[in-house]
Amino acid sequence: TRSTRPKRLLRAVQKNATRGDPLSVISAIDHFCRHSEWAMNVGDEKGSILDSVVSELNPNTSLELGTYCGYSTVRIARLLPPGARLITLEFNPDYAAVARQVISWAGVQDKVELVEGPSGDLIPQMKERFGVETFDFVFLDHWKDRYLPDTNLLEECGLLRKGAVLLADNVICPGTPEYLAYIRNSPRYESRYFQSHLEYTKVEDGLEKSVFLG
Ligand SMILES: C[S@@+](CC[C@H](N)C(=O)[O-])C[C@H]1O[C@@H](n2cnc3c(N)ncnc32)[C@H](O)[C@@H]1O
Ligand SMILES: O=C(c1ccccc1)c1ccc(O)c(O)c1[N+](=O)[O-]
Ligand SMILES: [Mg+2]
Repeated sequence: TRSTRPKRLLRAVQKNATRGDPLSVISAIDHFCRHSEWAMNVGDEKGSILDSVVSELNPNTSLELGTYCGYSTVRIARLLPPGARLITLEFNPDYAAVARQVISWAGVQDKVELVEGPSGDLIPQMKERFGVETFDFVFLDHWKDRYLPDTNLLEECGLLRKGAVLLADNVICPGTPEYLAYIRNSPRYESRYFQSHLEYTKVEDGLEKSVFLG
């Protein structure tokens, strides 16, 4: 029953956010991370860039790599049209347990499927086990050395439709040099960098948005 940062974050949500109100969950987490304990959520500044990409795309089937406490899961799910769904992958069971409660507190659980396990094993199972044809949107925010191998895996498994959008967090800090080099030099993608800051800090960071051309 040792207290951990994710458990303290969850307690802050249960104390300060209103059940069924995703925006109150998002602001309770941002307040906690700004005033109590920094945590590796995408945050409010990069979060609003994420919001605009999702809102413009209106994705029917989305994939999130790296759930943690469910902050970006709630940010994405709250914007999805009825019937749309978000599959989010998390291999740390303690983080997944907290995320499930955050996602339920926000009331977006019906749009979200949280799957526990490593992305490298789960991506090849997306079609048969999860009934996915292709993804319209992928948010990459797991360990940074997995961005490129998992992107190649998505390509090889035929999981990206023409026009699918990949949005990658932390391309500056902590940085994803191999992924950036690949995606910016590939003729199969059209990429754009959105400059921002590392969540809750003044350090430069940003998101790379890449459209799969098929
Ligand atoms: C930065 S946190 C995710 C933050 C979350 N997207 C947000 O903005 O609220 C990264 C998470 O990815 C998970 N992770 C890292 N590599 C993974 C992998 N290969 N498969 C599944 N989960 C992974 C870690 O356990 C951690 O919870
Ligand atoms: O890698 C870290 C990290 C490294 C060192 C200490 C704390 C976090 C990190 C920092 C900001 C992020 O937005 C993020 O997604 C991550 N991450 O773990 O995936
Ligand atoms: Mg991140």
